[in-house]
Amino acid sequence: MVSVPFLTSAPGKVIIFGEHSAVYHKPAIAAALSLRTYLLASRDNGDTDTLFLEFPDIQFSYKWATSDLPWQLFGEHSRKRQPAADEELDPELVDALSSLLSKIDSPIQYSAAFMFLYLLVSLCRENDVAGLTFTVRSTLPVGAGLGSSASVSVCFASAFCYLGGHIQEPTLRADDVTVKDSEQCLFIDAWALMGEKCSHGNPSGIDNAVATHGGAVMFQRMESSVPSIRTSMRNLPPLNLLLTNTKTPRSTAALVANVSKIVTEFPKPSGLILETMEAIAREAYTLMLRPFLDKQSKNRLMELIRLNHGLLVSLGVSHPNLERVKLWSDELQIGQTKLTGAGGGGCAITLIDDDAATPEKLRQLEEKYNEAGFETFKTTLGGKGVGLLTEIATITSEKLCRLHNRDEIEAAVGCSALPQWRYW
Ligand SMILES: Nc1ncnc2c1ncn2[C@@H]1O[C@H](COP(=O)(O)OP(=O)(O)O)[C@@H](O)[C@H]1O
Ligand SMILES: C[C@@](O)(CCOP(=O)(O)O)CC(=O)O
Ligand SMILES: [Mg+2]
Repeated sequence: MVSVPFLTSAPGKVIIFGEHSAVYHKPAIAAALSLRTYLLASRDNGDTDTLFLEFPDIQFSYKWATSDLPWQLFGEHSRKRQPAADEELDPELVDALSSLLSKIDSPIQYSAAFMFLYLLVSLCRENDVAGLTFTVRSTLPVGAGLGSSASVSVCFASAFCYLGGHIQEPTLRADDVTVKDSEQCLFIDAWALMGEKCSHGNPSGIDNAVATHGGAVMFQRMESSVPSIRTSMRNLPPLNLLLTNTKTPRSTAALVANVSKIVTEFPKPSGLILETMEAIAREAYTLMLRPFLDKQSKNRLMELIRLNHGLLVSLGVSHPNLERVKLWSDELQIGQTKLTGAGGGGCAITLIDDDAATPEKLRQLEEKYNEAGFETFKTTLGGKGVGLLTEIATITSEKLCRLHNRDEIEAAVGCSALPQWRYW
């Protein structure tokens, strides 16, 4: 029996090249962010017949009687196996969960609770989780293109794999170097993909892969049940990336569905757009294999950013606010900008041209963004993947819920603040 409390954590990501085309089996490049989600499993309520959810970032608390969950649907066997990449959500389980979710009106809260229940019932037995409280806090913006859904899914999948006895405690510390994926990471990643399927119907798998394994990758989804190709990019050249959140809300599910409509209705032109995106990601990969970029390579990479954004615009996934981010950085000539993630709002990245971007220009840009209500982030790329923190008797759900901002979350439980975190 696993002892509680414990925390799991997984990073968000930034897609540098290839969002949307990744869904259509094209290669994409993404890196883990230092912004992360934390999930606390604790026994903070005396009631052993109830399951409690505390998701204050999305203003959601909920509880279910543990015995109301459809535990009877799965035998021991089906609960232990690793799902294939193309496995559909189990229709019986989806159906059984719908009545437990019927009172939740907000789509944001619904998809988080659906993902939670789907993974919990798939991976745990009633006795593993009766009476537990699950509290989520994140330093990532929710629904802004930085993979918050996948980081939450990886936190759930890892916690439930651990509680259900499918994986052991990890041993790696932050500074330990790994050369090969652990079986446990592959198992978590496969289940986190099922969680992403609860969040939006047709995920490529790139977000959960980065949230599980960390680092930076070239990722390509394969056809049918063939596992995706994930090539890690260990020595990313130093990239001066500015991350800007327009704070315009949007949903990945809706944007992915809109692109699917275009791909179905205009197969020829959209096919050519996706092929061009592939060519861009492949050339970017070759350039980014070098540990340092000379001026010419850097300029080429910036041009590829510009081209990739134009193609995303043509697929209809930009937004006037994302265009404002781009327009203002173009006017000041400080680098090249593209949307990142599903688009339709959320975040853009600007690859800064270090020669052109004087401190004064950067200050002017930040001022414009602030006036528009946009938020800029400083974050590092290529951090650790999924982790576990045990022996945390002083961290309670109530304390975690009371933390006000990113800095407080990081100081209280953060992977960067606490060397005791271990990684699968
Ligand atoms: N901190 C959080 N707490 C609870 N649920 C979250 C949190 N962050 C993200 N989610 C879930 O993920 C969804 C956002 O996913 P998505 O639209 O794919 O955007 P992104 O992954 O780019 O942030 C939310 O609607 C919510 O269901
Ligand atoms: C649009 C897409 O390429 C990335 C979506 O990322 P996000 O949920 O917007 O962070 C979809 C996917 O690859 O699953
Ligand atoms: Mg997402």
